[in-house]
Parts: sequence; C-alpha cells; structure tokens
Amino acid sequence: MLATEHLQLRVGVRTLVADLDWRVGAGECWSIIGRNGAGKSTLMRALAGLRDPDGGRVLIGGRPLAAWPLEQLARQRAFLAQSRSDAFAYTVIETVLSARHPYHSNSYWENSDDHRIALQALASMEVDDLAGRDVRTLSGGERQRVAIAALLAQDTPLLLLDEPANALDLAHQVSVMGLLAKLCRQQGKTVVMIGHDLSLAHGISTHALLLMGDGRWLAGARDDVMQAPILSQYLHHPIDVLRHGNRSIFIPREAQI
Ligand SMILES: Nc1ncnc2c1ncn2[C@@H]1O[C@H](COP(=O)(O)OP(=O)(O)OP(=O)(O)O)[C@@H](O)[C@H]1O
Repeated sequence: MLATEHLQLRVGVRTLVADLDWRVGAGECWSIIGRNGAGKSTLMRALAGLRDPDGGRVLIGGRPLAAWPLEQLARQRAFLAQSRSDAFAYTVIETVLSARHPYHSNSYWENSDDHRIALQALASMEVDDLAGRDVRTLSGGERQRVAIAALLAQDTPLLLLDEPANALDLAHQVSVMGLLAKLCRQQGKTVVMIGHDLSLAHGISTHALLLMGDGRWLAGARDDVMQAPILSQYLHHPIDVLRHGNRSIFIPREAQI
C-alpha cells in the first residue's frame, strides 16, 4: 500500500531520516515513535505528499507520489495534521462534507450520499449532535474528533494520522484507537499514526517504526520493535514493561530527584 525507497529527510544541516526503505502492507496498523523533534511529523508530511523528500521517494500503491494526480491521490490517502487553525465560520457538517470533494470533480459534491457518509462519520466520533455548530466554538477534543470524522468521510484505503489522540479524553482515546484498529482488521484499511502513548500504540498496532532523530530508524512487527531496551534507547529514557492480562503497559522510570 505504502512504501519508501532510500528516503532522506533533512532540516538545515540535520539529517532526520536516512535511507528509509520501508514497506507498509494493506490492513497493517503502524505506529511511528520517537522523541520530540525526531522527525515524525516531517516524515508524515512527506508520506502525505505535502513535503518533498531530500532524497529517495514515497510510493502509494506502487506508484511514486509525484505521479499521482492530486485528486486521485486524495482518494488514496487521508491526512490528519497535528494542529489546525480555523479562520472561517464553517459549520461542523460543512467541514466534514468538504472531505468528500475528491469524489466530485465536475459536479457539486453535496449530494445525499455525501450527507449520509458525513453524518455517519460524525456519529462514529460521537459529534453528530454538533453538526450545525461553528467549528471555532468547539473544545479542543471536540475539534479533534470532527477532524478525525472528516478523515473517515474521505474514505481512503490509507489513513495517515499525526497524534490522533491529541486533546482526547481517556474514553475517546480508547474508542478512537479501537475504531482505527477495527478499520484495519475488518476493512483492510492501512493506518500509519504518530503517538506518544506507548501502551495505547502497542494496544492497536501491528507494526512500529522508531525514529532516532539522527537518521537512524528501526521498522518491524510490533513485538519485535516495541521492546523495553529498544524503546529506552530510541526515547533516551529507561522504560519498563508490565504485563496486564494480554496487554503491555509501558512505564517510564522516575527521574532521580
Ligand atoms: N521549517 C523548519 N525549519 C527549521 N527546523 C525545522 C523546520 N521544520 C521542522 N524543523 C525541525 O525538525 C525537527 C523535526 O520536527 P518534527 O515536527 O518532524 O518532529 P516530531 O518528531 O514530529 O516532534 P514532536 O514529537 O515534538 O511533534 C525539529 O527539531 C524541528 O524543530
């Protein structure tokens, strides 16, 4: 579904990602993990086609990003950015309906199917009761759920999410993550997301990509990569793992005071 070949990402003189050869299959759920500033968002923007690589290339469905016409690309991948600012008084439903735009190049896109799909997406994020509200009046968590609803309404095989759990309360973190996992398992969608909560990431991911921030990276099946010594090295902090039923809970060791 998604691949990178010899991908290089740099900012200034600093190399963030070096020679990334990475394959993401359909139905897989990947977590990208690394310290602040390691290059996770930079990589995500390159995967989405919003930033040119400094070397190598990104392929979606075997085709280089540059070869995809934009409208077709928008039917392949949806992207949730880390933050957004709302300059205009759009309503919640208008915001989600605009995600249907790639399906209607030559006609007005607001047909009844679009409304059904948009309302369904809002309901899945439990924000359908906010459909008529001005997006600028929403709380941070409500706005995040509306943004995820828009991503779902775009109905693409590949979902790229930069910190989807941002601003969500505990219950919604669990339900959003559960929904993403279900989309992979039951509908064969491919999810690549960034997250700082290791336990949450471990709970839903099938695979993980670790970034060191100096070019080095490690990609593989979740349980091969999400091991305490490896995570401790990549996150520059000692981490312990506890088993709780069939779950793994990742605990950072306390700082010495
Ligand atoms: N336009 C830019 N000019 C200078 N430095 C930049 C620019 N864009 C990004 N950087 C730097 O590149 C590094 C990687 O940024 P990026 O946003 O990808 O990190 P991240 O891993 O997503 O971090 P976080 O966990 O804090 O979200 C950071 O050190 C950032 O300051």
